[in-house]
Amino acid sequence: MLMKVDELNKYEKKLMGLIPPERIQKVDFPRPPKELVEAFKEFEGLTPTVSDVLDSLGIKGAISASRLKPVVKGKKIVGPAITIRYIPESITPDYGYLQKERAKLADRDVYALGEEGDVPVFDAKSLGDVSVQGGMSTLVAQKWGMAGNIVDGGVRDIDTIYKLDYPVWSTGQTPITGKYRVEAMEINGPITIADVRVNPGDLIIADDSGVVVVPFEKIEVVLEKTKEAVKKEDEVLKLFESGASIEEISKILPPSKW
Ligand SMILES: O=C([O-])CC(=O)C(=O)O
Ligand SMILES: [Mg+2]
Repeated sequence: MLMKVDELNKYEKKLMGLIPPERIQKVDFPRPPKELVEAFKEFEGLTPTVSDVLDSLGIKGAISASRLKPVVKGKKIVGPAITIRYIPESITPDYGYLQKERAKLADRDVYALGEEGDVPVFDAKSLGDVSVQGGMSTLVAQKWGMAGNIVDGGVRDIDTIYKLDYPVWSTGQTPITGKYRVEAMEINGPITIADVRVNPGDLIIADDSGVVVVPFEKIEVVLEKTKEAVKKEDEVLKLFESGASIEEISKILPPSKW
């Protein structure tokens, strides 16, 4: 699919030409309204509650923090996904270095197409633990207002990520670069991370319990149901603390459903 040149012109000051334009699947796509995004941020116990809501709606969207580990603990992010998909290079890194081939990481071009508050999501699982995002990449993501990165693949320069205090979840940490090992195949197409599908514009929610993907068209109903679930749990907690009987508590939420 050939991208319209004028659509990309808007981004020419930021785009670094890291990926051929025809591999950019989407430039503009619907994002959830800011009020919805902000409303999710208010809740405590965010990903577990949203995961329960997704279960109740028959949606597969939750990923454990043991698969996608937070690099910096204590972070909570909510924002629309922008995506990048990598596959392995067929040359060896030695050949790449010696022949002065160009590296095909395209992380900064995803950020260039992002809006403030977006969550770049990387599908680099076929590469194992080689890095597709290091310290330089993290600095650019932060400077351009990304909310945090989700990487099914490796990241490196962990000390820099700590110093920048930028939220990152990844399946691996490594010193080994993805340069000459990976090639960016697509920006803003559908991808999978830890067996969960992500489309650009889907809502990504992440905290210390893990990562949850809410499909774009379900964001509103998931928010409503999350509000209800949080309210019920708060009521139960208050009643329990005030010494209410199990019978009273059961009227709000039966113990079998805690
Ligand atoms: O090669 C990489 O993984 C990228 C890298 O180090 C950086 O962005 O600083
Ligand atoms: Mg680096």
